[in-house]
Amino acid sequence: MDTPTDQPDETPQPRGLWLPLITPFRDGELDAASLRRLIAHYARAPLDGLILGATTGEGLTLDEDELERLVMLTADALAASGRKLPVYLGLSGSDTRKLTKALQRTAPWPIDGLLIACPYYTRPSQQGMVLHFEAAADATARPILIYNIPYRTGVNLHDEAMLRLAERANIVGVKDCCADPAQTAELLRLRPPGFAVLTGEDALAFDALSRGCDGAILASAHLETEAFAAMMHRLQAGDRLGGATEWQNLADLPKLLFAEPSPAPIKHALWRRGLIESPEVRLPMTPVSPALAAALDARLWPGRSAA
Ligand SMILES: O=C(O)C1=N[C@H](C(=O)O)C[C@H](O)C1
Repeated sequence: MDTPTDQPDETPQPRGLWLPLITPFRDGELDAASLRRLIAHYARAPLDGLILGATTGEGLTLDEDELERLVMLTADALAASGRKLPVYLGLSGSDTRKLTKALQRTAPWPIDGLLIACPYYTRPSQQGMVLHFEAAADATARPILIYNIPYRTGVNLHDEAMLRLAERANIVGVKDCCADPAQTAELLRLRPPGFAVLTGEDALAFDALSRGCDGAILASAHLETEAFAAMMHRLQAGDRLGGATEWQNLADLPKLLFAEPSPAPIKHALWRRGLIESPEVRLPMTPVSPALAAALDARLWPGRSAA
């Protein structure tokens, strides 16, 4: 393999509140105007990073040209905003060879790191997954966040394998959606210094941050971003009661936003807020039901009757 040209000056450690940005579509195409509006909006928000093309970004429906365009448009819009925000790209696959080639193609792209899910559907062994992530780590010099989400991939990367991978210099952390608090607690106890554990479980964000996770990657933070950041900052400052108070006003939001397959509910809310031109999602995702649309509108504008 050629020496990667994407060597970062320093490896930024992912910490804090990160937004897995939706990808706006209009009439089936990537909607550049809405993307620029979203970036300008979130560049003013108390976020610590952005993730493109992840689950919420419908990354599996984007072809390579679209992924590159998404990255370029985001970099331009961020530069125009004057905000320096790290940007990671979601790039996953169940064929290690294809994934490593895809990673090599991203070398010239303006991204700061990659979010890579466990290989899905084929249910490989722990050893197979270690080899998969090691091959990915060899294919890019950029930081990699492992995305462990058994309920989507069908396979759980256990702590032992995770800790082996944490020895690699550019495997910098995990987006933890393992849904097992004991597994997360053990990982937090045993992880080496500098290996970040960020929760990706919106409904459990308060508990995970209370237990010492370094941050959160939350699709729900498309809405009430300030309140999600305030909750996290209070908890990280040791103010559990203050964090709990913030959480009480937020806890219903993940329930609504994940009541039907994500990201349709988030896109509906952003569309109703005027941030994107269209709530459309790509098949096999489908738009929100009229009942959920009404419930979301009621949450966004309490006391107002449906338009
Ligand atoms: O976009 C993501 O990546 C996220 N994934 C989680 C999921 O797959 O359900 C949820 C998280 O809020 C964002």
